[in-house]
Amino acid sequence: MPYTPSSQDVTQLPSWQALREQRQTLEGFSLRQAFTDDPQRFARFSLDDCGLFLDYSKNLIDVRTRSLLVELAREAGLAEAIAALFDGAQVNASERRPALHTALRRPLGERVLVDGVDVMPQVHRALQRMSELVGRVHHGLWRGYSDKPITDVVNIGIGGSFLGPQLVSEALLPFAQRGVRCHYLANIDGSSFQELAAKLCAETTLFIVSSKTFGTLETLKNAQAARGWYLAQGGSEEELHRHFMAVSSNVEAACAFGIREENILPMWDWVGGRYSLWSAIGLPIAMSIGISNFKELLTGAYRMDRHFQQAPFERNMPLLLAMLGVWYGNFWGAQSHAILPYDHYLRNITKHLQQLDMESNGKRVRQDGSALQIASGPVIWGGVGCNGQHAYHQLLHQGTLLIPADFIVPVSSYNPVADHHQWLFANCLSQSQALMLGKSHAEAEAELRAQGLSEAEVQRLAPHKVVPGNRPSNTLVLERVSPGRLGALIALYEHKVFVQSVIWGINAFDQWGVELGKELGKGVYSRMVGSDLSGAEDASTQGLIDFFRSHHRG
Ligand SMILES: O=P(O)(O)OC[C@H]1O[C@H](O)[C@H](O)[C@@H](O)[C@@H]1O
Repeated sequence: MPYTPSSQDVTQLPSWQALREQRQTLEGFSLRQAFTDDPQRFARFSLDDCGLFLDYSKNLIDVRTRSLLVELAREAGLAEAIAALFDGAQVNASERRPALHTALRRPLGERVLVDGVDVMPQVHRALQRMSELVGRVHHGLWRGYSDKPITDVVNIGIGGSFLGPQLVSEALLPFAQRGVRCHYLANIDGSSFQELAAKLCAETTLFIVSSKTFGTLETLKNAQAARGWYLAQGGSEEELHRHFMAVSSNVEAACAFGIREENILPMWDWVGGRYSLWSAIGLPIAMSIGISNFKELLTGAYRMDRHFQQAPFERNMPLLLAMLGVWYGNFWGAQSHAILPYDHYLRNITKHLQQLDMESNGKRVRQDGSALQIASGPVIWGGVGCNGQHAYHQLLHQGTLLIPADFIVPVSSYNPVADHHQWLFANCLSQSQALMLGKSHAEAEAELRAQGLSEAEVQRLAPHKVVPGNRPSNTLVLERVSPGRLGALIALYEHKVFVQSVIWGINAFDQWGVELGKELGKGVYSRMVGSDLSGAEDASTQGLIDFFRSHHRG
């Protein structure tokens, strides 16, 4: 189904113009004051759905700003775009493809057509195959060449074939089934291969070569290294099928690598890599937590899909997060956005959201190829709290940049140790509180005077102690990280990214920028290893190649 993205200039929409004026009106806006003036502010700017509680009251907005942001989403054609996304229209216009990650979590019985064919039966067939495979491994029926059951599963994949599965399998470790350990091999760096191989036993290891295209250099090199290692450890070519399987949309290439067709699970070109953890690319997740928990993950995401489609815009979680991002990026000049999970198990969510957001919305032209005249996706960064507090939060509190942040925190811990979780939660809340309240010059002076310092010392130190405050954040609270809530959380961000792409008129589902480096890499490699002695296109790269050639030892 072809998709005609709106060709309108978003900056000419009445709501965009009104938001520009609103930005001027809010020049002296104070969050402290806003909470004093409106005792209902927390209730007004928070919502609870799909197992996630979102507090967005600590943002530089009032009710009118929210209305205008919602109006902007309406005027930009978001309702039509959401329908197009779910109906399988070609929202990825440059590649003429739909983006149907939502189909992967729909229950059997619903229909989703791609080129007139209902894809739901194939989606559920793949899920069934995953279920059988996982069952065989978990019950010790899948055995290695020496007839021992599999104990270790290694996912060989990179980008979307790594970050999502790694996030989920590690976030859901409390749900892990006993007996099978999951590992991830992504980088082409031989050190990551050797460090991992040292922990494995070839007889009981199953490798999943996970690559949508089956053409990714890092993955193919690691798969070759794994095969070489398996053979060197005593495995044979005949028994290779007991130790290597693949998930790919390129069955031919996977077979050519030596993987048996019955050991290849499908992927489809209508699922983007960074949206693929819900497909068979999620096999290592299912290997770790079992198929019923994997299905719970899908159900949680499906719940968020329904919320996104059905909730009124004013109470639509992905939409609100997205429009707040537009507000800061396009009207306040923010260039980055911090993701700060206060949970050990969610420690990898920043990396996954980094790919999801930056690869999707790191674009400079609109769907129709015309140059984008406004800022698009921000830099996504961050890391696990409290560690960040003792490292980079200083810049959030007192730096010159405006960096909106999302705090993500569960109410309960799977591993209570004394009062650690209470302190972890308190730290999370107090960070967003400090960002919002700050410390005024008068407060800094009063604090120093109370310490008995001389007036000269008070004046010397006060400017350094001032924390401007008024810095915005969202707080997402989960009761506990569970498969369902995690599914909803990840889907929330997927839809947030989509909403922003619609506002900016860009394609969230292609990634042409990644290709140039890959193409140039071939030339650089051949000049480094000697088969191509022509000079590189530039003196810097050639100089570095020469340095490599004269110093390389192994
Ligand atoms: O799954 P694969 O085809 O191996 O792709 C792995 C990754 O590499 C590419 O270069 C893209 O930038 C990513 O979007 C993709 O997830």
